Amino acid sequence: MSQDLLNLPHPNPVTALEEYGSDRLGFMQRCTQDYEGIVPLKFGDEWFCLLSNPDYITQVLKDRMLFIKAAETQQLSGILGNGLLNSEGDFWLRQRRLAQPVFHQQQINSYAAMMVGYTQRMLETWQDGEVHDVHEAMMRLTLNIVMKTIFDQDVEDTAAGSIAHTLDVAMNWVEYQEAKNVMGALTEIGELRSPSADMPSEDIDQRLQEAIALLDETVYAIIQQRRASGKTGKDLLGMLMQVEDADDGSRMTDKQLRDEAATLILAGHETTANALSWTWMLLAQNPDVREKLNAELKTVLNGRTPTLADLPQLTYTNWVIKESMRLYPPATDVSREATQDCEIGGYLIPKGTTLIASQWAMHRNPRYFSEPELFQPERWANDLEKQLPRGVYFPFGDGPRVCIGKSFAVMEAVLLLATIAQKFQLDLVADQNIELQPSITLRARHGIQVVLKAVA
Ligand code: HEM
Repeated sequence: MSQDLLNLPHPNPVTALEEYGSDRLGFMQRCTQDYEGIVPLKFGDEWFCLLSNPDYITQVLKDRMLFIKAAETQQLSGILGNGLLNSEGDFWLRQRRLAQPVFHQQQINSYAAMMVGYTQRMLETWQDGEVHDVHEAMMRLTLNIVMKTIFDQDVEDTAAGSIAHTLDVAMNWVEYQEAKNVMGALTEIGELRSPSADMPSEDIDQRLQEAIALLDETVYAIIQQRRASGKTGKDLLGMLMQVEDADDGSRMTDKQLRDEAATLILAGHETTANALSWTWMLLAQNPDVREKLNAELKTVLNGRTPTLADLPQLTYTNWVIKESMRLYPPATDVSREATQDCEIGGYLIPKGTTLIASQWAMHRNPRYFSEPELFQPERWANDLEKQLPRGVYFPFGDGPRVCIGKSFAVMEAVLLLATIAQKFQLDLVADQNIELQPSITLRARHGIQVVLKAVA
């Protein structure tokens, strides 16, 4: 017989709320280490469960029917609509199958030269001694790459500006919703604190609507242009436009095309840009790792721009990216909601319970990683990933809803890192405040300022 979740040890609800409100990532990490298995957390009237056992994480991520995307993900539907990240059931499956060919390894391989080409174009504008916000630079570069992949076109500055603005507002909006929820829950239990000074203002809803309108304008303009041209094209947009419904032969509406495109634009560049931005920070903070990386690049490439064929030799470069995503996973957690009463680890999980798997906490768990706070790419030698229990390292999620862009992103990150590091060393501007902004993804709130040093 299954046991009651509430028999499990769990943190005091008031202190838990306070800690969660002030340091969400640290709180998840402490809970994961202090309580093994399932950690019931009460926020207001609702129970959440943080999963700290890798088997339970795998069980939940594998079963897309029993565990659907939780409200946390669904709140993105205002921005992303019913695109691949948010949709469910048979509709999701159909859309996933449609988009899959664009992400097949063979297809992805054909993007390698394009990725390096855009990077070289960026590097032509960089000069020794300049100060850049590397987060902003990586965002623009990965946006160029994803737009070329989806729409086979270069992004104009205005469109890039609109997309960046929408993302900034969306990040703040999600943070605001979280803060509001925590405050609401504290009020309910008579523990109201005054709102934090840096909490975004109330007009954030209005700003979000305006930002969504700007994104719509950009994406619909591209769809209209394509329809007007009478051409379909071999890019993702073209493929989606040609698909006919098996039952009634209808084509995808502009709204559905918009939702899929907006999802891929946003999910497909912000995450990789964050992975690279944190990598530059870590390399600057760990000169010994940077030296080893440069040594590999010299041996394998000797100043040449990397190609697809070089990827198998760029082992250390690959470990650098893996290790960077361990410490700073671009998605810090994934959550699901139980659609029925069920059992995990002998405990009854009531229908409607939200289950959270935190990459941030599992990736820093000393049970699985020695000296987990250190940046040590060589820990990935001897195929560590295969030796770890499934559910410990999952920057791209797992199961049927695993990131569709996983191979694309890894190839992109390795190629961009290898191309840039051969031309410039990026040193951190001293005394800057690099603050984590855990929102939809894990960003550096004020960017990361670096000084460029041309490699002789
Ligand atoms: C380092 C880069 C990336 C990271 C860390 C990342 C992470 C993730 C994670 C954790 C999920 C699963 C979310 C969940 O289970 O709730 C996901 C899903 C998704 N990602 Fe990525 N992602 C990255 C790059 C990309 C790229 C390059 C694309 C597309 C070009 C992309 C498109 C998507 C889409 C469409 C989904 C939803 C898939 C589905 O539910 O069928 N991602 N990503």
